[in-house]
Amino acid sequence: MAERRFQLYDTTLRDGTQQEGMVLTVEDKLAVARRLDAFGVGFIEGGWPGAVPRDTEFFRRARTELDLRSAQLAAFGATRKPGALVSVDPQVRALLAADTPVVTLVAKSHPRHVELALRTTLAENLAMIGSTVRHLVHAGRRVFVDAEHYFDGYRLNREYALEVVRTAAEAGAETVVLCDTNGGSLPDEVRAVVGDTLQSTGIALGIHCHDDTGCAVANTLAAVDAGADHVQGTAHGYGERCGNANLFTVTANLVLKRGIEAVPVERLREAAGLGRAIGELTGVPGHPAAPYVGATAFVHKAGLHASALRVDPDLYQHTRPELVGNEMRTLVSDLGGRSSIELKARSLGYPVTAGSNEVARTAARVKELENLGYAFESADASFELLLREELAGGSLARPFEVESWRVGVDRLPQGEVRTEASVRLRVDGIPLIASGEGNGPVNALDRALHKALDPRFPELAGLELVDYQVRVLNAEAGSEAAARVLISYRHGGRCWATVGVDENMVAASWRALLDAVHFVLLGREGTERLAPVAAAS
Ligand SMILES: CC(=O)SCCNC(=O)CCNC(=O)[C@H](O)C(C)(C)COP(=O)(O)OP(=O)(O)OC[C@H]1O[C@@H](n2cnc3c(N)ncnc32)[C@H](O)[C@@H]1OP(=O)(O)O
Ligand SMILES: CC(=O)C(=O)O
Repeated sequence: MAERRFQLYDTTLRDGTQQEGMVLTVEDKLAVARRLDAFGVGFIEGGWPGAVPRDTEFFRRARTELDLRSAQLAAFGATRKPGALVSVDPQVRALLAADTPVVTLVAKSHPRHVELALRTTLAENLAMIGSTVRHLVHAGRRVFVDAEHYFDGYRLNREYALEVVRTAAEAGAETVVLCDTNGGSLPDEVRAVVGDTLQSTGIALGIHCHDDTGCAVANTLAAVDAGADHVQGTAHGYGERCGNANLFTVTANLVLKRGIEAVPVERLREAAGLGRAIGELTGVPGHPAAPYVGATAFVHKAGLHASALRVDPDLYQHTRPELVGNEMRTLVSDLGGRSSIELKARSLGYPVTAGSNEVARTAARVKELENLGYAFESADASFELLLREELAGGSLARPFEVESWRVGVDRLPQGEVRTEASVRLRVDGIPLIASGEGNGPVNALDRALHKALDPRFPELAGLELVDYQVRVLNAEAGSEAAARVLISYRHGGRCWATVGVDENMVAASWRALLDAVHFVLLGREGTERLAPVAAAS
């Protein structure tokens, strides 16, 4: 007999949609299915036809609109009703009408569920499983059986749980998937139960874990270690209550840690991109710190980490980010030292070394400024200006000088509030004076600044402010508290941010606005002008 291939089964479109806030259109579901197929999953569970009209429609459209390359589509549903004929059970008929190669049946394996939820006998439950599986197999379907509440049922009545597995397999189910439906099991229990079930029945087993103890991934791996060769999960761990086993984490662990080709190794390099794409399609992004695919999964902030990573990235990383399509980044902050500055500067294209005076001075200034409330980890443009200032010996030539600025907010007699700002700048000794109105002080200042500068510096025209955030730093000081302002911009296809801190919120905003225009005006051309950059020491 040919050796069975490992089965990676995705249930994002069924169990994933049982998560609060997850509402997918048929269009969304089709798009997610295409992405999962391209990633290389073996099975995609599309939903419950007959129960959910949207899922019935999904399977109808899938027939003509999904051209799956590696995955087979699975329709999910329940065993027939107690005491009913399987051939006329409307729900079973809907499963067949979905016309998928695979049908996955949820079946009770816990005696209390049989008696209290199904309100039938243990014997009739076995008959429901047997007849439904046989009916579907006879109709040419590959059948998987999800044995619901298997681990809790096994603890209560091991013999009955094993009987459910045998009944399903004898009727023709290809795999019996042991479900930790309430998600309350721990890895040692899962390993023991899967091991015993496999040894006692010899039947091909799968695993479906929920994350209510935070152990869904660990439980899944424990089941695989015990012999399960079919694994279910969802993108980003979406799912009912605390969610399911995270398919990305499980897959990366299987491929990279266990050497199991759950997906081809080269497809794993698309995992981070797939995670982002599915987050956008569903409107529910994955956790930034999610293993392997999270935006911060390979981001380093601590100075000691950066110092070791400079020598060898493996010293503070368990695997190489490129294997899962992610990337390493270093953050600059007061938790870092010279090595963090070197790594960040190099990533920005400045060939500096941690041993140089310029880097040491930059590191010291970052600590000093962060102690005043600055935060450079998100304000990459302000950091770059600071770095360049130090590389230029502490006095970076700026394209213009600021003489003064003012903002006035007037409440007019009719009740309207008018905000006006004016700026006095100087370029090559020539004064530039402009004023602007806005819907608030920052907007008015921004307009005045651009009115003064844009005619002289056309490159500022494409500078787009996309986000403005203000954070009160010492809230206990009440209205006298200092403020940190972070402004995000888009310019020339790049996104970056600047930061300003001051006891006056408008002055903090002005600093951030000013950094932005300087960053654009000093541009990369400026980098060359400022050469030579600190030589390697
Ligand atoms: C563990 C899991 O996550 S399994 C997946 C669960 N997913 C869903 O429930 C989403 C889709 N569900 C639905 O759309 C609806 O609940 C339906 C269409 C299935 C049923 O709707 P209704 O007929 O209105 O029944 P309701 O939701 O109130 O109750 C569920 C019924 O299914 C029965 N049932 C529960 N588990 C099973 C099972 N494994 N096999 C067969 N019937 C079951 C219950 O006994 C109850 O039957 P009853 O109406 O005779 O009392
Ligand atoms: C089948 C399923 O989703 C569960 O038992 O959790």
